[in-house]
Amino acid sequence: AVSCSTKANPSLCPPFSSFPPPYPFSASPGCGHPSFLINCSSPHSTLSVNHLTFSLLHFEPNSSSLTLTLSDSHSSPSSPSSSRFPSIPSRSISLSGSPFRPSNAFCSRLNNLSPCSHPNATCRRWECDLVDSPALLLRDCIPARRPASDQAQRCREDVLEYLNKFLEMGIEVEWDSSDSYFTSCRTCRLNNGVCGYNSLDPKKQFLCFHSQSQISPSWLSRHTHTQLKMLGSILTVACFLLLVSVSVAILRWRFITSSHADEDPTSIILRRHRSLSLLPPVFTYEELESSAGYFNPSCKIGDGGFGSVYLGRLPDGRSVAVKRLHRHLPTAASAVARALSTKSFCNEILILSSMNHPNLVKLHGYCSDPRGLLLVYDYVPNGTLADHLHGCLRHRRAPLTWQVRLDMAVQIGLAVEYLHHSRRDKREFALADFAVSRIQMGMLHQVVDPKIALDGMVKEGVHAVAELAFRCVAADKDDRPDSREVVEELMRIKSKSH
Ligand SMILES: Nc1ncnc2c1ncn2[C@@H]1O[C@H](COP(=O)(O)OP(=O)(O)OP(=O)(O)O)[C@@H](O)[C@H]1O
Repeated sequence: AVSCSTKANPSLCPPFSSFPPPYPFSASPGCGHPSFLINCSSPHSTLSVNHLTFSLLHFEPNSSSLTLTLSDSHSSPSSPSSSRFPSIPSRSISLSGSPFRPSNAFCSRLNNLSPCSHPNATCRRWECDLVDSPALLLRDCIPARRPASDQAQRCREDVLEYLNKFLEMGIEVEWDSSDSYFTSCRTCRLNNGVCGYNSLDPKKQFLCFHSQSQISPSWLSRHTHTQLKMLGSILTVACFLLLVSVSVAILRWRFITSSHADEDPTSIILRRHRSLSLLPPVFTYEELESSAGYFNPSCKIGDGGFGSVYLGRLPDGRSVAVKRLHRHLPTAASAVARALSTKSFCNEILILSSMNHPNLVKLHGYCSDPRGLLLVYDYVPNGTLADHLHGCLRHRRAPLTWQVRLDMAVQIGLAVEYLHHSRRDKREFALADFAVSRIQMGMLHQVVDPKIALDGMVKEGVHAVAELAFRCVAADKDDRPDSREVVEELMRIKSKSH
């Protein structure tokens, strides 16, 4: 498994005073820097560089230099050249490919070493080369030329012996702390990680391990760093989606509220009480305006409490009565009147569109427009009841007989009875208040024509009708007959008067 366990070897590692040794050194594969893996032993721990084993003689904490010497347990490439000079290796030492470099001080001392005379013929080739050029000992030292005078003054007869002692004292090396392990480790340690590498990987890839001894988040490791990135991406996307949803919701709400604000109040009230499919057809203002002669006074057929009625002709040829409700000027005081007008308008649409009775005028449709509220009824020809009873029509035709009048009363009674009993919602409904208001105002003659020959059965019948009418306007509601009783009474009066 790829890991860095520092608890396996509790022994001391000279020259380090504590265990585990400080980064970049490590005594366990997978921990620290791969080039600084040491083998803890006494009196000196060892370190391998390019298959050469060195003993660690000295380490200055908080520095990047180390003193190494070739180990006693030499492997073949570093075996001593002769028993006289045991510290001198059998070939040049190379530190290339590792972070180590001989210190400048060490190299200059080596470069300053020069023989006083050429080696004699008895020396071996490698030794002769070393005597000629001691800097060959370390391939990483750049040879420097020295002035001839200097050479004469500081020359040495015993170069090999000097070199042997020199190596015994140790090679001062420095390391370059700018390679990728050091840079990655700085980030890792900042995040409380433990620097290491994949010891199973030939490339020895850098790894940042979570510290077991410290309570620090595991997401600081490289592996979990990826997870963190993913988590961050997911959170970003989630936040983005949330933002989009909230914006859409706000925009929708604004759209709904603004469209409601713009919506015609009539449509709002009507829709609240009845589904659109059950409402009568909607006409355009232009359609009704042109069919009612642009509301020219010559087309007017009557005036009521709420508006004027005009005779109109629809494109399909039907004659209709178009009631145009009074307009209210846009002042603060008229706002209430406008609201009441809209309410009455809607009330009429809702009630009449649910009615179907031969004695009730049929509502064909309506139009709610800022220019006017319009109601479209069946046109009822032949004038009004008032015209027949009191108006011009009575002069042109023979006076209405008592039978006809009773017939009318019964039909009106049937219509009112239908209005009362067919309505399921029992909302307040204005009675056919024409007769009632006239009786209340003491204008009985408008209901009972004084010119009617009140003789015999007719007189009896008139009295019965008048009595019935007074009962209808009684102050106490319990004294008033209901519409069904009225119809029954009228039927009874009618049957008696034959
Ligand atoms: N469908 C219709 N066919 C023919 N004439 C009508 C029709 N509806 C109304 N009129 C005429 O218009 C006049 C006014 O009618 P309108 O319904 O506006 O008022 P009203 O019923 O007389 O009183 P109120 O305003 O209190 O209801 C009527 O008296 C009638 O002459």
